[in-house]
Amino acid sequence: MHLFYNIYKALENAFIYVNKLALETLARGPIPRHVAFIMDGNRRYTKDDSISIAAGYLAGSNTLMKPRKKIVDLCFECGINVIYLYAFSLENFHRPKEQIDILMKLLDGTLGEVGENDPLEKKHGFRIRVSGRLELLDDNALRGIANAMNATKNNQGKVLNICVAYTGRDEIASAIRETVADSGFPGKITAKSLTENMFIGFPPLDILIRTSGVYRWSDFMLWQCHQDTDIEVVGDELV
Ligand SMILES: CC(C)=CCC/C(C)=C/CC/C(C)=C/COP(=O)(O)OP(=O)(O)O
Repeated sequence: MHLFYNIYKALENAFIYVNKLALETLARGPIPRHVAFIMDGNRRYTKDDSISIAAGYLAGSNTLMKPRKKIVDLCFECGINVIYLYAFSLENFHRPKEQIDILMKLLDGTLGEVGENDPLEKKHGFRIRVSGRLELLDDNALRGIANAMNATKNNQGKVLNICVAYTGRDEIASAIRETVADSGFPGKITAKSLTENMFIGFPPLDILIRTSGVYRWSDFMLWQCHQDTDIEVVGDELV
C-alpha cells in the first residue's frame, strides 16, 4: 500500500512539474491576445462514455470554467486577455427541447455561481460579457447571465465573452439594421459604423479553436476573424 502511495505521489509531482514547465514555455510567447473557442463534441463524448447528454455538457462546461488549470484559467494565466466562447448558436434552437433546456439550465447553474465566492473570478478578476439575441432565451438562462454580468461589471482588463443565441451572420445583419436605424441613411454604412454596432464589437481574433476534431466554422465571429488595422478598436478596455 505504502509503495503504491509513493508511486502515486511521484507521478502527481511529475505531472505538476510538467504542467508548470509547459505553462512557463508557453508564457515565453508569442501569446495571442484574443482567442475564441467553438465548444463542440459534447454529445459525441457522451456516446464514448455512455453518460447522459446533461453530464456531457456539464463536463464541457467544467473543462472550461472550473479553476485549477482548466481552459479559461490557463488562458488567463498565459496572458491571453480576451476569450470568446460559442456556447449556443441560433441554429441550436432547432435541437430537441429537452437538450435546449439542459443547456439553458447549465448556463443558469454556471453563470449563476459567478460572484464573490467564485475562485476563478477571484483569481483573475475578469469581466463576463454575454452577447447574442438574449431576448430569445428562457428565464433560467437570463437569470444566470444577469448575475454573471452584474457580478463582474466593475472588473477591468481580462474579458470572458460568451456568445449565446448567436451566429456571425445574424450579428452582421443586426449591425446593418442598427446602423441604418441610427443614421437613417444607408450611405452611412461603413466597416467602422458596422463594427460599432456588432453584438461583440472588436477586437479581432488571433486564434479560433474548435474542439472535437471537426473542421467547420459554424458561423462564429465572421466579422471579427478579419484582421484589419485600419478599423479603430471599439471599447479600448477590451484591448
Ligand atoms: C457556462 C457555459 C459557457 C456553458 C457552455 C456549455 C457547453 C459545453 C455548450 C456547448 C453547446 C453546444 C451546442 C455545442 C455544440 O455541439 P455538441 O457538443 O452539442 O454536440 P456534438 O457532439 O453533436 O457536436
